[in-house]
Amino acid sequence: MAPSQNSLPLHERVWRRNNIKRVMDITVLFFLILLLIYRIVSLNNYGVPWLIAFLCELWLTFNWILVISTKWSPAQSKIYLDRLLQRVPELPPVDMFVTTADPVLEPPIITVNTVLSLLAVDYPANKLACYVSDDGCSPITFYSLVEASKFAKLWVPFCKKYDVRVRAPFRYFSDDKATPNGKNGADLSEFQQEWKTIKDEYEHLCRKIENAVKNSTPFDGDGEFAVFSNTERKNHPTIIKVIWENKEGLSSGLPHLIYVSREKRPMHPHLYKAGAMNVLARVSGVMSNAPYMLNLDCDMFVNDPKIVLHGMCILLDPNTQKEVAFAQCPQYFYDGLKDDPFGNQFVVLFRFVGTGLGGLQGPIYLGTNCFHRRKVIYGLSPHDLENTSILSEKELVRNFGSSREFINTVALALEGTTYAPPQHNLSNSVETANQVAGCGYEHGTGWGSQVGWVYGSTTEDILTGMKMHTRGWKSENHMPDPPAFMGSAPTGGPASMTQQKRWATGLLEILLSKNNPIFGTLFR
Ligand SMILES: O=c1ccn([C@@H]2O[C@H](COP(=O)(O)OP(=O)(O)O[C@H]3O[C@H](CO)[C@@H](O)[C@H](O)[C@H]3O)[C@@H](O)[C@H]2O)c(=O)[nH]1
Ligand SMILES: [Mn+2]
Repeated sequence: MAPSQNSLPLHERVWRRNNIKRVMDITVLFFLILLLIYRIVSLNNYGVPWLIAFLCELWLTFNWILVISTKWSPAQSKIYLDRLLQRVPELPPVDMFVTTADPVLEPPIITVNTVLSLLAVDYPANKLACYVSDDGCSPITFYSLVEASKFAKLWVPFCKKYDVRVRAPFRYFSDDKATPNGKNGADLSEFQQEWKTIKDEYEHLCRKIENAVKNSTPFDGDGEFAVFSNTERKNHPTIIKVIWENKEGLSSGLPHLIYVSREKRPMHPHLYKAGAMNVLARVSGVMSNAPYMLNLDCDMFVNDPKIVLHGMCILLDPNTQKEVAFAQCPQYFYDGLKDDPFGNQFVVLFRFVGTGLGGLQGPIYLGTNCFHRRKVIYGLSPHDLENTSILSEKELVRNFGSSREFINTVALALEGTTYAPPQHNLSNSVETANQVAGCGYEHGTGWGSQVGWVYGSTTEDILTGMKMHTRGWKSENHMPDPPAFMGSAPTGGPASMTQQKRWATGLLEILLSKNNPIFGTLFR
């Protein structure tokens, strides 16, 4: 009997044929082993340098065995978008997070493009909220977002009308051809006229932001920007601003846009990106409490406007809802150097090791381009789904902190019965949001250990994903073509060495900690 339409999966893991690669990899292993045997047999003739060479090659061989076992059965997910649209009449809310930390190293126009590409995704706008965390506490970033939200009122309808694929305007307009994306019967001259208007508007936006950057302090004590006066980057109260609220709840409108700069004080460790993500989780919890989250670094943008629907195919699939914690898309980079001399594109890491892990428990969490379930971020394991006993009030407070309003939203998220708090005005929750974004809020709670992004490594993403895997969750590797997200990578040698050093340090911190994956596997 043919399976009924409703039991067909929304996504599947598809294994890649890999026989030739396997033969090649095993051949290399065979030669490595021969080399080791040769070294041992003739060790007596050569002495210490020979021994050192032997030890190095032994390490290489060990590494090679790890690499081939990782890449043995590569897989990626295949999604069925039409089934999702047919079967899920009411799409769930999704909270989208962008992190930025430094308006000089990460120019506001780049963050603005990331945000614009998110505001314009093909998904009901009343189900989306975009939160920007600014660890730089920069009035220029805030100003840029305010201006961007005005531009978005033109940009988003334009993208949707003409089915624009790349919805980050700097990339879209870098191709100077005003050609519509073959959308049925679009009137060419009307399109060209609109294209020209929007391009002019975008250039106007860029100029405004450039001017703001040049006159670095134009905002002191002035209206909306008054809160930024007398602030220092690492010493300031929480600043949360609802830049745009989709008050009418229009599915064709613009998603909510919220600026968040968490409190920082000199004596309080701010815990870098993991700290910022945990604040975003709480602030979004009290404001929109969507059961799903998408997070992007400010240097990545959406390259496929259907990607949120893709993410939902994976996370809403009834067959794997109790297994899959997150859906990770690889990082691809634009404007790379020819032939990638410094390896900045990370082809091996994202495309080979990533797909290899995709055939095992699932890819690691890469810190960006990833869809999460809120309840998993809140520490739930697959086993807890069976176990219906709800955490007591006391346990909730111990893990999640003392804000009653926030705890209520946590209880809803953990139950998974209600998607979001009842329709309310976002501005009403700003006060509570301020409270949960305070730098003392996490003191004595489970944040950073039992719940949220995990502290203790500069590669907080790997650690957080690994903790989910240790709890028994799987993850899915999603690699649509064209790529779902694109970003910028360091282009030079020194910059990429700094990045590699940071990653190596982070991984070593994990290896030497109690969160080490070997312990995780043995004593889970
Ligand atoms: O105190 C901080 C430091 C960084 N960030 C943000 O974190 C993101 C990543 O930082 P970046 O300096 O760009 O690091 P990369 O090495 O490029 O990032 C890779 O490595 C990180 C650590 O493993 C992951 O978090 C990232 O997602 C991954 O893209 C950026 O959006 C930053 O704005 C903060 O919000 N607060
Ligand atoms: Mn980066």
